Amino acid sequence: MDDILRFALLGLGLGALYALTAQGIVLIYRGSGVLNFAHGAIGMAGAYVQWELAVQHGVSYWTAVGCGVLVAGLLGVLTHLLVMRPLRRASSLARLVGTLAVFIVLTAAAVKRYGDSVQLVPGKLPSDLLEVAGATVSEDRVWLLGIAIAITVALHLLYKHSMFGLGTTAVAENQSAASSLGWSADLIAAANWGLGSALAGLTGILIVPVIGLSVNGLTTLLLSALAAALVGRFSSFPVTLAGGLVIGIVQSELTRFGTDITGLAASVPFLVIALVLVARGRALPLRGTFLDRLPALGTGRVRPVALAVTVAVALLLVALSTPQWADAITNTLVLSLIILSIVVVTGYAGQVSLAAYALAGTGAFIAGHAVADWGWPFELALLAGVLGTVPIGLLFALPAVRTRGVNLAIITLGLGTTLEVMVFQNTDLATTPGSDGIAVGRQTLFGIDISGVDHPQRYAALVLLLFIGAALVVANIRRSRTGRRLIAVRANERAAAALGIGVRATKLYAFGVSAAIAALAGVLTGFRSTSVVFTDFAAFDSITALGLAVIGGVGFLVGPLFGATFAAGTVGARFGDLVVPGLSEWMPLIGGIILLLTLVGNQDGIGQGLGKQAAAVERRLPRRRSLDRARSIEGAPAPASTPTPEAAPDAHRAAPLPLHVANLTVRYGGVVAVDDLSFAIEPGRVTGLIGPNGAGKTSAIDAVTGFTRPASGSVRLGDRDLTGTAVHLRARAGLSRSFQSLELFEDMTVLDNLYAACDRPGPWTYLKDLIRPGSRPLPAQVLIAVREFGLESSLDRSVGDLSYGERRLLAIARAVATSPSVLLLDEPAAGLSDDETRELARLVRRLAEDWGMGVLLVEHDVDMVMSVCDQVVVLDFGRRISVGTPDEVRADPAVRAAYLGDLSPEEAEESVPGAEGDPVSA
Ligand SMILES: Nc1ncnc2c1ncn2[C@@H]1O[C@H](COP(=O)(O)OP(=O)(O)OP(=O)(O)O)[C@@H](O)[C@H]1O
Repeated sequence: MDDILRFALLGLGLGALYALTAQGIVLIYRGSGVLNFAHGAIGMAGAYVQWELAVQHGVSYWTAVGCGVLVAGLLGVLTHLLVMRPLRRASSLARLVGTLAVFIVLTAAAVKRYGDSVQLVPGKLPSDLLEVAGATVSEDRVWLLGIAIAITVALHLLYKHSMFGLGTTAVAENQSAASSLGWSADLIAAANWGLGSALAGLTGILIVPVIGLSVNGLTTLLLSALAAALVGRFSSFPVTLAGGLVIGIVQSELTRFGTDITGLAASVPFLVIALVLVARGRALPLRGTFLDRLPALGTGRVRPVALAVTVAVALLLVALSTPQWADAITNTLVLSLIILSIVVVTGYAGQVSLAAYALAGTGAFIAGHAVADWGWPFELALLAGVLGTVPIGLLFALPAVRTRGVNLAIITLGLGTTLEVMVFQNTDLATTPGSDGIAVGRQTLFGIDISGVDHPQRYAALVLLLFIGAALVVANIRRSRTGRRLIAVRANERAAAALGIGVRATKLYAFGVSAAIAALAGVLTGFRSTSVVFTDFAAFDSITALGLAVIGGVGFLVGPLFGATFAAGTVGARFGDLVVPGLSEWMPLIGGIILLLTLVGNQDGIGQGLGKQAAAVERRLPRRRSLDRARSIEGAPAPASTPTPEAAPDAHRAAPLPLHVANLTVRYGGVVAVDDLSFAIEPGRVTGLIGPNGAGKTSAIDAVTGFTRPASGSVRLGDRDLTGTAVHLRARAGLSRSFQSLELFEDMTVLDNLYAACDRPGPWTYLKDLIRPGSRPLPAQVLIAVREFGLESSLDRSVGDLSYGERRLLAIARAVATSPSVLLLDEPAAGLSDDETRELARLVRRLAEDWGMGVLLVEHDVDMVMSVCDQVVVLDFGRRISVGTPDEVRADPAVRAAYLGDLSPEEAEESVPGAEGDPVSA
């Protein structure tokens, strides 16, 4: 019992450190909306400044503290002004990498100046031992706790009652409204950055006497602090304090009572992060989620002759290289492989993962044990390492199913760190007797000695060939149907799901492939020497790898090679040394600065510049028309069996399935958006769903298509009960929808938007696409839709280049391309001219009459609805107040009262036939 109390008290001291760090992170997040990954590094910088002035230059303690805090605050303001402000309209990846870049620059500069050893720093806080309730704690922990509480109270009061605090809250809630009231969002953000970073500096100075002064000590505190800040939802200072304290106590108790499991206590923050984020996450983003500008993507096209020449020249250079150059080539290529794994998961699938090194280490771990414990040959061990890491990659992907963006970055970094502290740093698991790692000896490949120690050139050649192989696989993915799905999910998860794409499976696939590539890099790193050493796989190195990926261009196949050149020990560093002796030591810092310049100058990285040049060359070559391409397999002649609209006039007919919606109720908290709604949609008929703004029309579509979980009610399509079925499965069953806000895949071409809708790859396609990316011709019904909607000449255009009307048509054509039985159109005519609306009305009728679809039309243009629909359902406050033919509905006084507003409510009340829900569908 005494022990429990003693360790709880110790934990309070530890928790106070986390809370102090976390408050600065919350402060900056509240003031600028940025999650500052550089927070620990800024604190570290402040602590070093204080230490250098006080210890090395004899400046008085308090003056040195003042300078440390000031420098940290200044670094915060500069980060805002020079990095984050220019990035405010950039992709969320660029904004995330912005603070990661500051982290890289500060840590690289600190290592250069102070080395990476730990300094013991005497503190000013009294450190006598205190007896509290029978337990002994050091007095400085109690002081730290007091300071954490005092700062929390001060921040709470400052943000609740001062003008500055109110301004910050106003800007956070609505920037433009706050600006119109005279609050400068920019000034407020800068002030918060300054204040939060100054707090980071003060925290650093207070903490280093406890944990020692080192470059990495404070930065690793970051994850624990992030966990605390997450508990406080990045907004509440008191809850953040409580979160920090609880994490500290749990960690401390586990150190005492869970000592059998290495790293368990250290993993607590990461487990908290995972739990909190996954519990709060959503499988699909909410309606109206801000759609980001996304990093540019390469085409994945490979030019075989150029590739063959490059490989031949590279092999020749490897053969002629000295051992040092061969090592540099190996370093570059292994790092390129790590970055290539990021291209798949972050570039293509849009999932910001910081797990590359954890997965690389896993590959090395499995292969190492396969050789050391089971005596497997290198070839098999390599395969086992690569394939064995895939399930671990899938585990890392599980949080991605419910989280995204920055949250996913935190969670993957946390899981990676957990793996590092629990497995890689566990001497029982990650070392063999007499070695500092897993002793694997010298390797042969099919009888050839490829030991990296004896034959660095041969090893480099092997790594080169494997890199080329992996890059070709990634190129295949990019050009395949699977690649299109990844990019669709990256662009818009909601739209992808609505087209029948399994968002979860797609993300898992990206993580799986990425894990395999990272594992390949890990095995090749580990087996270079005679023992696999796990210091090569520090989880935080994944941050640098993501930064390098961005420098090269995270969506481009050549990006990894360019990005890797800017790291220490690579070919780039050796060249640097030739030009300026000693330059390689500055490489991490130079890499960080180049990353910052890349972010501010060209966020799409070096790869994009090359891609543009290649595209310019290609433009001078003769082009083929897109429709021809769509009808043939990647340029091969169209097969004779390719159906044409003329040859198979019925190819486009929908499977005639009626939709029955019964007693549907949708609630958002206390708001009843849809109230006991029933209706039916018959094949070949158009049903209108109308009602005033906020009547619940979109909520009804959301509930029918699975985007919103209804409180009650059922949805049946033909014989199938779809109530509770996932969005993409409803789409595959024949239920397709368009969105009020269109939700097109903005960075894809028109053709690829259509392909994303009509591709129905089977489970083997995922594997086949790795080797042979086949592209099927557009199905006949999609070709007919292309003509029907007048999109033939736009197939090759990017969605961003279409006119407003064309975008609206594409949104419907894309929904039609899924070959639905029932099509639900959410305000398709919004913003169209009269002519365009008439044309659209004609199209909607044809979809019902010629294509045999059942159509639900939600529209504010009452004339259009009345002219097009066979049946109209009228909603008001979520309730069905009328149903019937357009004429019946038009004559219904209840409708006129509620919707057209030309009857008094009393008159209307008397004349509401069947308002109490007589299901039309019965
Ligand atoms: N995610 C949500 N959380 C809380 N309330 C919501 C949410 N989505 C919609 N609502 C509320 O539900 C009600 C119905 O909204 P809905 O958007 O379905 O109506 P609508 O008829 O489609 O409106 P409009 O014609 O303006 O598009 C409104 O009161 C709206 O404010």
